[in-house]
Amino acid sequence: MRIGWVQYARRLTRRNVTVSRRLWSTQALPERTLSKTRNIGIIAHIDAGKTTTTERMLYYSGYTRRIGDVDEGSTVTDFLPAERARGITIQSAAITFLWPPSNSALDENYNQVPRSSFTHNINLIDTPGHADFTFEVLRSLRVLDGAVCILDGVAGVEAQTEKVWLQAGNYQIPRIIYINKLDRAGAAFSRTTKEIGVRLHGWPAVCQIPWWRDGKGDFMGVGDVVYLRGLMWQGARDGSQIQSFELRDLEEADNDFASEMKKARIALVELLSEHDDAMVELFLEHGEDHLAIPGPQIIQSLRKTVLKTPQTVIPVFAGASFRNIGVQPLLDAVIDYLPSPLETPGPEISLGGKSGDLSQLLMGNSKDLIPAPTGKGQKSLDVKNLQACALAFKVVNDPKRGILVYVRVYSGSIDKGSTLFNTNLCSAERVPRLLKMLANDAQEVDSIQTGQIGVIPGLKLARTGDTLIVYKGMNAKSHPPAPLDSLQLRPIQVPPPVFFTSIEPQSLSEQKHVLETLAILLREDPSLHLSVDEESGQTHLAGMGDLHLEIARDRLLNDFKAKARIGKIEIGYRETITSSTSPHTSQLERTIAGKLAKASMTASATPKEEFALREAVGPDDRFATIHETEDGNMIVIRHPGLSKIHGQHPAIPLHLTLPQILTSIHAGVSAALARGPMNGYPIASTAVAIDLDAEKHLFVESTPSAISMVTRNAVSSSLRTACETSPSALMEPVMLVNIFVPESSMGSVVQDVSSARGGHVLSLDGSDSSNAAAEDLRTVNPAQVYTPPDPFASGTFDTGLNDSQRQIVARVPLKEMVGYLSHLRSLTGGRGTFVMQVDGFEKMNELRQREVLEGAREYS
Ligand SMILES: Nc1nc2c(ncn2[C@@H]2O[C@H](COP(=O)(O)OP(=O)(O)OP(=O)(O)O)[C@@H](O)[C@H]2O)c(=O)[nH]1
Repeated sequence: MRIGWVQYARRLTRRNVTVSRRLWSTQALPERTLSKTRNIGIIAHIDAGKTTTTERMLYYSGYTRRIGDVDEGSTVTDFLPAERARGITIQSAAITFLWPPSNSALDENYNQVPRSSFTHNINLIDTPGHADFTFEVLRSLRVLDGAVCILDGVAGVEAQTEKVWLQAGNYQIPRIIYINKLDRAGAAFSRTTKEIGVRLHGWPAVCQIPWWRDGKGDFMGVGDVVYLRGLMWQGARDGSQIQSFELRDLEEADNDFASEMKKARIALVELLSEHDDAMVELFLEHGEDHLAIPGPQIIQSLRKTVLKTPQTVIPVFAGASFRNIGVQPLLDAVIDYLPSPLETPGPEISLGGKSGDLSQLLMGNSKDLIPAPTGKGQKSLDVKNLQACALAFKVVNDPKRGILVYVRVYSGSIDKGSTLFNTNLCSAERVPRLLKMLANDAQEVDSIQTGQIGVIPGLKLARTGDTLIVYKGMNAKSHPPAPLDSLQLRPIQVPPPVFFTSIEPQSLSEQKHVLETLAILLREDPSLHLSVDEESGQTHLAGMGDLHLEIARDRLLNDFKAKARIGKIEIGYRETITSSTSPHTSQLERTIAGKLAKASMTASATPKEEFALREAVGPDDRFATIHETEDGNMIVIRHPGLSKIHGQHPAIPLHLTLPQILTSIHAGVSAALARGPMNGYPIASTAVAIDLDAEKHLFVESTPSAISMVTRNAVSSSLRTACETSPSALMEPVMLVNIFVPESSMGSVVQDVSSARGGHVLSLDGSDSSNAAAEDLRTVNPAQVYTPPDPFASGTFDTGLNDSQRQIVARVPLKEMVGYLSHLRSLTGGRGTFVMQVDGFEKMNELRQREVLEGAREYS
């Protein structure tokens, strides 16, 4: 067969392609272990079948004896009662298992299928699909080296999948796709594959085709396009028996299926040859016969293309996990196509407000990140003393084992007994024990090495998202030198919470338990926020969505059995100042717990849009510390004469350090910003400047809590003064909404969004030319994507979006989006879906402000 690119191929000079072969015997042990490690995640839209697939993975790898069922609530990964009751995944759980298992654990027939003969360590993180838990997904994505994206073969590519796919792409995570639920009526492998091309912006490489009984009966197996075999699940109901058929046998038994597999192989080789020159050479070497190229070489080429950044080729697999079809080859694909920690780029870090990457720092190329010492007697920093660097990506309260902190180690090794410095909390704690989670069982280990995921039980402080480092010679009381003490791994921006509820213990005796429980919830999930309204004495819990808070409420009342009254879930409005203040100094001199506490602080406040950061900070940024909060506030602490970078300063009382003082000031400012002076809503879009003069403001009686109290008073006074000069304004959360609707309902949905809901339509079908990110995405012509025919599918694939689906992007106030899904469903005959995220807060006009305030009064 002559194909377009052959001519081009012939022109290529034949190179001696040397396959880099690693000599296992000479390799360092950790590297050998690392090359056989996969840190992967499963991502998808809600209900696509992530948990069902994970349960099968655990079963086939021999870690569970029976298959857990989401519908019966007996799964391993959804272990929270709230998850089991709702049948959805809320917390991501990380589990480790080995694949392939020892030969005896696999069916004899399936064992004939070639695969990696080395057992790999798979650390699998199951992520939730609901939009309210986007931060669970984001946090999990940070520690993944690769991901399996599961699609529902009936629903195709759904809105949430698109969102998470894009986020994974931003983190440069290679991905493969598994089209699940092919046993369901209406399943359409072909349509879904074309949607992958159009909506996920990559070329689908069909590695398996579905195998239907007699071409259009039950879904019974898959055609393995790489090794040219038919795999049929039969016999045992648990899917452990797989019959493997060679192509020549298939030609006799099911010739139509055999011919389709050959077409699929031709398409796969052609696709690879467009992205990998080595495949062109292989094709020529094998007499221009697509079928003659050996499977391992196809895998090698496909792996190479999958690991390229940006990823343009997406391997696609087929199955029906619930029917126990397709999971074992998917696990083989995880090993074949997804990278080991050795093959992924070093993680992004931020250090003293600058960004770079960890390997750059560790290799000593850190001039951009660490300024050279300037003062006398100051030593340059030795990064070799940084013995380990890890990310706490998940904190879980395990009913049996207590608080477990899941960590991914990025460099060095965390050993039992070592002291960890938490750079987010500026505090140290000892590692009492270390565990490796094997399915839902734990195994004690002495260390967790680079590239591995493990668990630290018994930590008192670490929260989800914190960076933990081990610095040579450090103990629980000492501090690593600046700026290493500020090192942050893959920092993520958590958007502001937009819903809140009030929580009140039922009695005074319950208060301690309620507060302890809330503290655990906050350690587990930092996208929950807690604040205490000083005036009403009420505790407010704020979160990303109503489901987010509902789940927190369930956990508090049902899992932790806390006795508390919980208010209704409300929208979190904000208030902002409209005029600036001149610096105001507050003083504190009070006996606290029998001891004199004394401190002063100077603060001023300015509307953010009028604030000039450069002028405020001055020419030398070592003498200022800047924080931007998720509510769009800016906190600038000026500390002239006190450099952040090196050593202790004579003007600072000996019992304090500059980092401690800055942390206390920050806590004081945050407390003041949590409650605006006019209506009690948190402050947004405001710049607060603090002037710290160590000689005037600090005394031997200045404790961290005194510093934070006096800062809070100074900021609150400034905010009050600003509101007395000109009244503050209310702000409401505005969402960026992506709505997918059938063509026929487009008009009514646009009309509803823009008039009834006061929204602003930004684009239709991604036509917004101002969106640079969208322009970057490749466009794939679905007509050029190979897919096998869909025996049951109705309709045609024309616009590239499922059944003439159209996309509307709009900005809409959150208040108008409450309960939107059921309204959208009624406008679209049940076919519309949407995803949304906070786009910011906007000042409201007077009429809207009045409505909100009246609504709030009715409630209170
Ligand atoms: N027919 C069929 N149903 C399936 C298949 N896989 C999963 N399901 C069903 O789909 C529903 C959702 O499955 P889950 O595994 O909970 O999906 P999930 O993606 O983990 O869902 P979240 O945790 O809520 O994000 C359950 O009722 C499953 O039994 C499949 O292959 N075929």
